Amino acid sequence: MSQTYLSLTVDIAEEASEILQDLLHEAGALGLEVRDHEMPIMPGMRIPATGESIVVAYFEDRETAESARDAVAESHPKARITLDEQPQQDWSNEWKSLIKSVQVGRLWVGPPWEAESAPQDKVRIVIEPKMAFGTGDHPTTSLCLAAVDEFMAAHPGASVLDVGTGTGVLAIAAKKLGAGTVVGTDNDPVCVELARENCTDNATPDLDISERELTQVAGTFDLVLANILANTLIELAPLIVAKAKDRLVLAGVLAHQRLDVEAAFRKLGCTVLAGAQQGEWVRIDLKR
Ligand SMILES: C[S@@+](CC[C@H](N)C(=O)[O-])C[C@H]1O[C@@H](n2cnc3c(N)ncnc32)[C@H](O)[C@@H]1O
Repeated sequence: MSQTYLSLTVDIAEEASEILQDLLHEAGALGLEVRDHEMPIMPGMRIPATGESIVVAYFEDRETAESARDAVAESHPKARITLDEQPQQDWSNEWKSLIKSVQVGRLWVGPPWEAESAPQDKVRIVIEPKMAFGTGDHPTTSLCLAAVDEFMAAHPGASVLDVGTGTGVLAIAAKKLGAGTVVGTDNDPVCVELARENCTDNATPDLDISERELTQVAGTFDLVLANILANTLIELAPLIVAKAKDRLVLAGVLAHQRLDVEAAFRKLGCTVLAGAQQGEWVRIDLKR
């Protein structure tokens, strides 16, 4: 393991903070710290200027941190960005404290070091935070977990397809809540490898996780989940709908993108159901 870690500190307008956090997650940050005006002022900690937040992202290697810095500079040209190298000694505890377990319906999802304290009456999914998205605590993931919980309660044995599986968290949740066939796909080979590891670690080894494109996935599914970004959902809409028998659950969509995504799926014959929202993130539920 490296003797140092990298911290990327970004001073940014408050309203852009959430989008920046997602960009940093996507760029491979292992943990994030957000300082805004609602948090208590800690001695020695620099506080954000009026109307701004400070987002600190932690990285294990310089190459990933530098490409994240370049991506932030390109998409947020007014942000002030500092990249620092820090000694490693406090690293594990510092970033570990940023990963939170969540409870959604019958599910508990969290990191290994919190598993002991998971409530006994919950279905437990343990995800070691690595380079794939989906530790459970992001609003888009927890919105989908709630939909999986609800759908599986009403449709035991249902088949499930999870497009953009990341850590595999939604696929694992579906299986643990009684799904029949579960297939997960991701176009990132690192995610596929990690999702397979997570399936083994969570005693759901029979999940079919691969890098296959949707055209290569056989059959149709009672529930199709896709927590990807809005533009990708629109692009993949015909392929996603073709795989659905009954229900589709889409996430990764910001409130202002909802109508465009809904329109793309309506055009393909889907009916929009109630859905859900957490902060700026919406979940779109559809019936085929
Ligand atoms: C926001 S993460 C969701 C992870 C997990 N399903 C969750 O809900 O937490 C989106 C995932 O979609 C994958 N992805 C992005 N574009 C994709 C595409 N065109 N086909 C398949 N997977 C894609 C990314 O690699 C990433 O793992």
